[in-house]
Amino acid sequence: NREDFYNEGTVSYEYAQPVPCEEYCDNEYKKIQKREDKFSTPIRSRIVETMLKSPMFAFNRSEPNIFSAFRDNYDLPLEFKGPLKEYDFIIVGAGSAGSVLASRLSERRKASVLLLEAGQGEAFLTGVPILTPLLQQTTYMWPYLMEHQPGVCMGMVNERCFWPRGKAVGGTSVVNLMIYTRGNKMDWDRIAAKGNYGWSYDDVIPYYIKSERANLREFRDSPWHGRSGEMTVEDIPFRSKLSKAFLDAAMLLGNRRVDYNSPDSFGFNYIQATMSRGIRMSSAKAFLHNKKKRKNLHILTNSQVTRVLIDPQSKTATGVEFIRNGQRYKIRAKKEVILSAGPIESPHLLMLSGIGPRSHLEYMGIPVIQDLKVGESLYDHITFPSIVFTLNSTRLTIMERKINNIDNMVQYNQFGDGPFSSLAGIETIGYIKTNLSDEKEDFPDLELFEGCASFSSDEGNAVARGIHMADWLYKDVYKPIEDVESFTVLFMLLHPKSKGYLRLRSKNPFDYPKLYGNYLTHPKDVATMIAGIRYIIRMVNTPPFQKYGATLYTKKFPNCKQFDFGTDSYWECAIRTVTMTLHHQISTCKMGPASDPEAVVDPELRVYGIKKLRVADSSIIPNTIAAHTNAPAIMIGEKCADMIKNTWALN
Ligand SMILES: Cc1cc2nc3c(=O)[nH]c(=O)nc-3n(C[C@H](O)[C@H](O)[C@H](O)COP(=O)(O)OP(=O)(O)OC[C@H]3O[C@@H](n4cnc5c(N)ncnc54)[C@H](O)[C@@H]3O)c2cc1C
Repeated sequence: NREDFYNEGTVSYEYAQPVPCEEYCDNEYKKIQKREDKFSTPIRSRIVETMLKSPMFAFNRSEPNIFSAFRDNYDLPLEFKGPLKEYDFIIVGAGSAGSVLASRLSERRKASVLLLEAGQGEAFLTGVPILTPLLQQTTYMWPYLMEHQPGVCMGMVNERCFWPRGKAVGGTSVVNLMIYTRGNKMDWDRIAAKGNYGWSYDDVIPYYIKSERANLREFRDSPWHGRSGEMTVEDIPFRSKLSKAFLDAAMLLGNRRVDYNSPDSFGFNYIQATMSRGIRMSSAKAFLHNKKKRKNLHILTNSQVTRVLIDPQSKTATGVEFIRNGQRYKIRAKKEVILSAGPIESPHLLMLSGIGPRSHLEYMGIPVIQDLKVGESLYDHITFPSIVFTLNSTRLTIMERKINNIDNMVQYNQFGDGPFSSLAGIETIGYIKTNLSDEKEDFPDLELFEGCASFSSDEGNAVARGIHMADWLYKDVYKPIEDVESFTVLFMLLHPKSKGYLRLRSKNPFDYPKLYGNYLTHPKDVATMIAGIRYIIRMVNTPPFQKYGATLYTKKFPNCKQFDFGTDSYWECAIRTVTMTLHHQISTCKMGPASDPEAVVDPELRVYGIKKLRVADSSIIPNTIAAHTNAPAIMIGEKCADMIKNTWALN
């Protein structure tokens, strides 16, 4: 009962009351909702239309937004009428990292935890892998745009790259592509060698294994995978013939087949995915669903934190301020505040709270509590998703109009497999080192991944719209092949030399920060990407692909017509036209030793100069890693939970 919480916890049992709110409340909240509604466009998808006809949805017709049907509920435990005035720990953001952190800290009943999340629970359709690209058009996203940068993202709407982030309980793990990668052994060893004690590969691998429940056909007995954690990692149930062709072609070019989530990761294989029997496994499903009833874990959705409360004299974090349903609350943290709001919002909140570069905060009119290089460093992984090949065989790709049928829907509903379980076509992955790399060891500079689909496969409705591709480009280049089976091989530039940054737009917490990607400002990044394109073309020219008649699609981009197709100048122009983020922004609250002038948090994730405040999410990753960043964020949440438990003797 209620008293358990009081007796076993260390905080006083009193309800929080809203405090007067002169600014940034109702009006601002409405403004932001309007802005998000503008970005969430009406969904155009044959598959969604078919699903709507299923009896399951007939029960839920009252819900106008199909992506909200059967939404998860995060009410407080029955005994509680509202949030309390004080908790031991307040975690901001229930994302990949925040969910696991909240779950682990609340394992100890003597610790009370408040988890604040700006978004809402996920819904039935967010779990269906094939629909993932459509999520970028829903309110499950913070619809951030990169600031305009001349010479990149030229083929996007208003020449601006779209940088969506997940806004849901589960955070970006609710909207991501579910690829599970941990990073190269050398990535983590190098991070540790820079003075980040406790972050070497040997240090982090137990945390990856702890949360993992692997069910991978090829690696059943591998010591590098966990079997008893909460996060299911599985093979994608659906595999097209092109996935095998990709692996065969890679072997022909001298690559090895490996478990890229083991220390021997330099090679190729099928994708390991954070899913369970064909359904998305978000951080929320893995770590929070069956913890909802814990009396000492309170999860508040629709609650946007506007700043951390910090006593300027003692430089101690004392709580947070947040807005929920147009009302402002201030809640105290007796032990710690932990920011897990992701790589854009964690630095944003630090700066709004007076922690950031002095001159910038002063310019914004924010009293400075701690001068730190918040947001000064921002790395991202980019790709060029437009190396398209057409086929003279059929039924090799997931063309929407062909796979959209009742058989596939029944197959998915009953068994969780078939094309609807595909990660929007992405199936296989591999790591290579181009001849531009200065590395002596097997340290990759590109990740390649094959997708049995291209922009044309869904007639531009999901992927192209999702990334904000401009109509003039889609209509000219991709529309003409909507009737043809086509696929793409992509690459990820693993270690870009170009580095961006992040600034406040204003001191209004509802104004999105200014995001500067600084993409392709270093010539080596362009050269490595062109080397990647040439490698992919070589791969597809091998017999495993040629037996299906795979042919490079050579329609020129209209803005690159002055260059001969296939020359370096043409590819550079093309890369600068469809410059696409893979959404791995990191390093904005960089971790580093005290000697690192750019460091915002120490290796125990404590904000320098401020007591009782940590950051635990992907923003602390100090430099680029050869990984998609969901698994690393979960690992960071796991590791931070242990650090906090040690600090407060909660073990
Ligand atoms: C479209 C897309 C595809 C991706 N695909 C992959 C993939 O296939 N594999 C992979 O490994 N990675 C992928 N990523 C990246 C990966 O999912 C993220 O890097 C990872 O989830 C980040 O975790 P995090 O804990 O740092 O932040 P998040 O998971 O983003 O969590 C932050 C949470 O904080 C909340 N929040 C923010 N501000 C506030 C506030 N002021 N008050 C309250 N709550 C707040 C947010 O709503 C969010 O729920 C993808 C990302 C995107 C956008």
